[in-house]
Amino acid sequence: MAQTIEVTGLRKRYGDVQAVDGVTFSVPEGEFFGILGPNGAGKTTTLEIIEGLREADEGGVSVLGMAPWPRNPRLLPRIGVQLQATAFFERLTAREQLQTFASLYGVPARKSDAMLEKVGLGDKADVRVEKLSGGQAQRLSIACALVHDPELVFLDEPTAALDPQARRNLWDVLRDINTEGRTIVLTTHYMDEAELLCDRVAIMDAGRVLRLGPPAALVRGLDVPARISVASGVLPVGDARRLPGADEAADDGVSLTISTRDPSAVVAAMAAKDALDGVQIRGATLEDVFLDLTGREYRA
Ligand SMILES: Nc1ncnc2c1ncn2[C@@H]1O[C@H](COP(=O)(O)OP(=O)(O)OP(=O)(O)O)[C@@H](O)[C@H]1O
Repeated sequence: MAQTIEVTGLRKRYGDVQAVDGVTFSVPEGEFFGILGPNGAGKTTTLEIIEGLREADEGGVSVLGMAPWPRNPRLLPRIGVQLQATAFFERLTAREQLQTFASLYGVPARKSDAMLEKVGLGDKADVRVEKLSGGQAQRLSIACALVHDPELVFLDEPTAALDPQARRNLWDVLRDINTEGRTIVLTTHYMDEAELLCDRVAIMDAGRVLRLGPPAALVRGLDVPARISVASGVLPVGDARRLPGADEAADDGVSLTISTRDPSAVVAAMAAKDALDGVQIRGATLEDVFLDLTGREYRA
């Protein structure tokens, strides 16, 4: 499969800080690729090197078959970049802002309106950028990154600081962009976002990629018990502990929670006792993967 991005042995140091410490991965065409990690993991630095905004100390980068550094003008029309901190031209409306970006790429103005609709800002076209909410501003900055129809899109923490509803809306937009066949590289410190959106995720910490793969495969590779919870008092805790397959059980007065590595055996036994009132089953998540890899709780 054609590789849109190839990164090998990337290193970058700022003074005493080894921000990126030997990163290697590739991203095939059309993939939704995530770089996930806590603050300071090296995500933005890695992304900026791939985008051609920073020079690596060591390592190779190929983007659409070309070297992004020194700044490569042939790449610019083919990539869209949304940076973490968005700066807009002052006192322009959303439409004017986007048309200004479009004109830089020689894109006809009418395409801007279609793009505003696509990111759900059609009714905000005449609103000045400083009057947009955080979520609307994020969507406008994504529209600016997309208006010239790039085949490869970089998004640096696009949903940071958004409320849950705004994040969900933006996820829909990002899924659509990817479904159109564009390759997306996204950084995030939200585990749920990576799990929901990305075909594959590189988990980064302290400048290194700790694990890389489809979120579900990373989670399945863990030996972490599932947690089954039902309404409190449905079953005495002692009985719950003795269910076939149960490792541990506790009742906090709201829920009875049973840990197990054999959830189907436990659920079958509970069903036989008619004790499935309000049942919820939670498996491992990417947070458990991070904990397993680093021995620390994940703190975004
Ligand atoms: N321009 C810079 N000068 C000096 N140190 C920097 C610079 N940019 C980043 N760093 C340091 O390099 C490390 C990696 O930073 P980077 O921004 O790449 O991480 P990140 O994973 O994107 O974090 P965040 O989620 O907070 O954006 C951090 O320790 C940071 O303090």
